[in-house]
Parts: sequence; structure tokens; C-alpha cells
Amino acid sequence: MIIKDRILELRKMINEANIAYHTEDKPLISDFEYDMMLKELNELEEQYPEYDDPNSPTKKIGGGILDEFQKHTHSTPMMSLGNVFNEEELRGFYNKVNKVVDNFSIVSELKIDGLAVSLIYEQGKFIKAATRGNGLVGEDVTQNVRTIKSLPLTLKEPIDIEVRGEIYMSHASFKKANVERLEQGLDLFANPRNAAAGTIRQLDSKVVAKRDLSIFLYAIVNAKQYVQTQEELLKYLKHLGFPVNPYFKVAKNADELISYISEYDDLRKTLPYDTDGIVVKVNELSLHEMIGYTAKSPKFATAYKFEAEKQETVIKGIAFQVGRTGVITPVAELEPVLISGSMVSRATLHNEDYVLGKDIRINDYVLVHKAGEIIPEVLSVNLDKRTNQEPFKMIDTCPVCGSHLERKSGEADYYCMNENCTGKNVFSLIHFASRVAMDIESLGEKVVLLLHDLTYLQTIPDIYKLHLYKDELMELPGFGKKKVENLLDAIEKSKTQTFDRFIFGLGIKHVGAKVAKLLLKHFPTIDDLMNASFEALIDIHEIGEQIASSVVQYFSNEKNIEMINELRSFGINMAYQVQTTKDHEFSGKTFVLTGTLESFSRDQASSIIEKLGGKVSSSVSSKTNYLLAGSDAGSKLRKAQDLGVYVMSEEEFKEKTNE
Ligand SMILES: NC(=O)c1ccc[n+]([C@@H]2O[C@H](COP(=O)([O-])OP(=O)(O)OC[C@H]3O[C@@H](n4cnc5c(N)ncnc54)[C@H](O)[C@@H]3O)[C@@H](O)[C@H]2O)c1
Ligand SMILES: [Zn+2]
Repeated sequence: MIIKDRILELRKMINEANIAYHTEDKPLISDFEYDMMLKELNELEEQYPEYDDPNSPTKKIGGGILDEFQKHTHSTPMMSLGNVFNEEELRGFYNKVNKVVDNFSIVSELKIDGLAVSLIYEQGKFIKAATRGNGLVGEDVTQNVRTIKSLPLTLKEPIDIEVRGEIYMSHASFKKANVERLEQGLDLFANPRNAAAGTIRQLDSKVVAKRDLSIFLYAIVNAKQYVQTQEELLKYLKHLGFPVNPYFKVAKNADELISYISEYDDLRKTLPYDTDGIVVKVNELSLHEMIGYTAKSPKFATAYKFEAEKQETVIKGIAFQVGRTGVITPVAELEPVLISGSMVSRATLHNEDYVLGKDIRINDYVLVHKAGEIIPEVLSVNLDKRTNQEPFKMIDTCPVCGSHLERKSGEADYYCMNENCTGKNVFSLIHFASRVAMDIESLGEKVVLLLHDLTYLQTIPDIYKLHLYKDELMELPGFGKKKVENLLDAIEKSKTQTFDRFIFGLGIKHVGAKVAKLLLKHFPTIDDLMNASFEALIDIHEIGEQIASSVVQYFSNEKNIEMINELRSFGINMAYQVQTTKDHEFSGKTFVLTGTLESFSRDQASSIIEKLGGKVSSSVSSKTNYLLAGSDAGSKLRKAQDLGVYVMSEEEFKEKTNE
């Protein structure tokens, strides 16, 4: 490609990324990819000044302005910062400054990953807040900023002052906001920065207040009126009552500055909010004007960017997940690898275009990072390690129901259009786990929806594979170690659930809880049931043609058999046992019956109790363990209540006896 075309291409891609990131708060590429493109463009423009353009993104601040907000013209521009990416480049920055001035020190501060705002105070009272926007003009977000709890609305001194800082969202608030978005069926925020920026540009201040934003201040407009150095400035802000990040350090020279980097990198991993680097600034304010500015940023300060953690691993396979809308997402199954403190064994591949664009193949060595806080993503392929991998091919039928997939025009995604696709139908999963079926505590509707949206759950067998993703689950919004352990325990426990609940949980048409039990009395194992003929089924007194044909149809579907065999391999109980004596809680207990039972005669109820090892007696005494009470119970009920005998309803009796 000729240089000029590359320059134009980079400008176009960067401009597009800027709009997605700054105006729509929805990044398309990683910050690292963005930074590398901008760096390449900067270098090309320096080398080939003949292609210079005052509108190049290297000379402009990337932010947009939403029409919904009043515009605010900044008293002095809000600038960006240059970037350096390693020690050598940081030394380069230091040396450049040193060519213009000497006898200076450097303040280093954490670079808080949020969005910049300018705040105006008059007579010590908060008056106005504005976003950076395009650097010259920003959005008036006063009402929203007012909701930030840690921001003082009145300062310790009644002065006129304009200060600048970073609004950010803590990890805890970020997770909370994303849980809410999931519940509302909205797209997740990609990371806390986008969540903070999206929130501050919300039209409804009440929503902003709920999101719990935070702020650190780090600059004063016309600071020399108040202080001499950046260090004094930070202390003065604190004195006025502003939140100031406590981790700043002053270095006398480049070596000292560089010695701080690894300390900061260790520190930041322990903080409850995101930082993406260190900002270094010449400490002496009187030197700033001498050192000067570029079109976009000061030359007396720069940002040292930490490298986001990336790890290399192998793609063992590519699975396809069906979303609630029917959208098909390819997911890379990885050789597990530790990234930013947790094991990652799967990563999203987004869609066909993404995979083909990066030419990602099974058995490739790839670089993986965590996009935002949540979803691991494959960044690139290590082509040096490629042997003879087959190119990726998108599937054309639904991995769950087998229907033909459609790619809508103008979209990168394929969809399963089958309305009855169980992959789309999260409700079949919700039903399976629910109290009335397998009764997997902790796997309620909300959790199923979340895990389905995040592609961990697709089909029933996926429930029993969740333990493979324990580490990843603990990182999810709204989850923690305890919650995940409870969930996995409950899933494990459900393997011994009674077989009739399992059959009911499968959601076979017309097979409710009662019918499931009835079927199993005649066909007590999964093999018996799978092999039951239509004739044998309708031979059962209460089973009609509708149920019989539905059962036969269900078990003649290859996909269902595969699924059941997979579940069987996980050790799920697939045999029906009428519980007998010793192990049943009725064993050795004395019952008295009273009132009218709806579903049984007294004789039937008595024989059930006896079969389970209990005794039935005719009068209530202190030796009675249970009074089974139907409707219109009379004196026996009163006596039982007086004696404190447990009164069991017919409902509970049915549940406990599985009848
Ligand atoms: N992923 C994408 O598509 C995409 C697109 C555009 C921009 N970006 C990201 O945004 C960056 C560009 O944005 P930018 O122009 O705001 O530059 P920047 O974020 O790299 O640096 C400038 C900003 O740093 C912030 N900051 C945080 N702590 C600070 C401190 N202690 N002192 C001073 N400033 C501090 C301020 O908001 C300031 O405006 C890129 O480097 C990239 O990482 C990503
Ligand atoms: Zn389907």
C-alpha cells in the first residue's frame, strides 16, 4: 500500500473508533489497538509532512457533543495527553523536556480511566459542570454531576475557582449497573469507563444518582494564582474538600520516575477502580508555558500506558451459541490460561466477519485479553506457530435445532429463524432448573437469563458443565465466590433428584408432573421409557393418544437422545424408585388421619404410609408424629394442635410421598 493510502485509511479507522468510543460510549476495538493505530499515524505524519491535514485525528480531541445537552465553551481548552508505552519512550519524554528546561521535578499520578470534566465554583459554591467534548466546547452536565456523592457542593473556602478531574465508576458499581442492564434486556457496558461516560450523558439525573459515580480532581485552571507546583496543587484541592487520589509521587529525575512504574502496576491491580496508566507532569507550574503545547496536548505532561494483560493460548475448538434472539455467536474454547488474575477457558469471537478478518482457526495460538471487565476476547493469531490449520467456516445450520441459518442483509450476524428452537428458548432451561422440576436452588430465572446471554448456558447439559468455568463465573456481574459455590453445589446435588422431576423437567409436550410419575410407574428407567411403543403407552389407563404420541415423538428425535445420553454420562439419576421403608422420613413414624382427603381414600393413604414404613393409628396422643388432615377436620385436629403434633396437609403428604 502506498503511504498516502495508509495514512488516509488510519485516519478513517481512527475517526470511526472515536465516534463509537466518545460519542456512543460503545468501543469497537480495544484501547490497545486504537493506541497503536494512532501511534502509527503520528509517526507517518511526522515522516511525511506533505500529507499533513489539520483535521487529522492526531490534532483533534476525539469527543463528540450530544445535541440533548446545552453546550459549554471552556474558559481554557481541555486537552488530551500524549502517550508513551515503555520505559524507553518515557525516558524520551523526559529528555525532550530536559532540552527546554532544567532543574525540574516530575509528579506521577495514577491515570484514572473515566471521563474528564471541568467544574466551576463561585464563592465556593458548585455552579456548573461540563464534559471535555471536542476540547473547546463540551456538554453542560451540571445536574448529573451534582448527584456524585463525594463531590463537595460547597468548598472549605468561598473562592471562585475552576477545577478539572476524572469521573469514574468503581468496579462494584459497574457490576451492579450491568446486572440491571441485563435484567432490562439492554446491551452491557463494555467497561467501567464506558459505563461512567454513558451515565454522565444520561438525560435522567435520577438514573445517574442510582449509578453511584465517583470523582478525583487533579487540575486547576490558572493554577498559578493559587499554587506553585502540581504537588501543592493536589494538596490544595484536598484542602478545599475535593476527593484527590492519594497515590502520587514526586521524582527528581528519570531513573527515579522509572523505578515507580512497577510499584504503580502492582498497586493498581489492588484498587477498586480502573486505571490505564500513569500521568507524569512537570511539577513546577512556572515551567509549563516555556515547554508549551502541541495542537492536542501539553508537552510538559504525558501518559505512560500500562500494557493490558494479554496471554497466548491455543484454540481447542470453536463452539456456536444461540442467543435469545436467535443470533449465532462463535465462541473459542481455549486451553485454560491465567489472565488478570483469573483462569480463562473461552473467549468470544463475535461473528463470522471477526473470525475471518483475523483469520482465526482451530488449533491456532492466539492472544487473548479481557475486553472490559467481563468478556474474554481473542485479539490476534500468532502466525509463526501455525501449522496446517483448516480455515474457519461459518456453520449454516443451527447447532441446537438444525434449522437453516439466515444472515440478514447489512448485518454481520447469522440467526436461527426457527420459532421453536430450544436454543433460543431459555424458558426450557428455566423450567428444567425450577422448583417444580429439578429444583436447583440458586439457578433461578435471573441467573439462567444471565448465563444464557453470556453464552455459558445453551442447553440442559450445559448446566452440568458450568463447573468447568468456575473461575470465570466468579468474575461475572453480581457473582462472587460464595454465590458460585452455592450454585455449583446445588447443580451437583440435583443429580440425585427423583427421576420423575427430571422427566417433567425435559419439557416434553403434555407431560406434566403427574403424567411423568405415572409414566415412570410403568417404565421406571430411562431405557424403558425411550423404548416404550405407542401401543404400550396407551395401554396405561390414564394415558391418551396425545400424550403417547408426544412421548414417542420426543424420544425419536436424535438430538434429544444425544442430550439424554450426555446427561446420563454426568451421573444424573435416571431410574424411578418408589421410596421404600428405611430411607424414607415416614419410616417408624405414627400417623393419624382425619377429615376428607381429595386424592386418596383413607385406605389408600394408610397403605402408602405403611409401604414407607410408617404406622397408622386411630386416635391422637402424645406418641402421634403426624396428623394428616383433609378438609373439615374436627376434634382430632384440635387435639393435635393442643398436643403440638405436626399437622400435615394433603399437599405436603403428596409431595413427600411422590404420589
Ligand atoms: N477503543 C477505542 O475505540 C478508543 C477510541 C478512542 C479513544 N480510546 C482511548 O481513549 C484514549 C484517548 O482519549 P483521550 O484523548 O481522552 O486521551 P487519554 O485518555 O489517553 O488521556 C487524557 C485524559 O486522561 C485523563 N486523566 C486521568 N487521570 C488523569 C490525571 N491524573 N491527570 C490528568 N489527566 C488524567 C483525563 O480525562 C484526560 O482527558 C486512547 O488512548 C484510547 O486508549 C479508545
Ligand atoms: Zn435453532
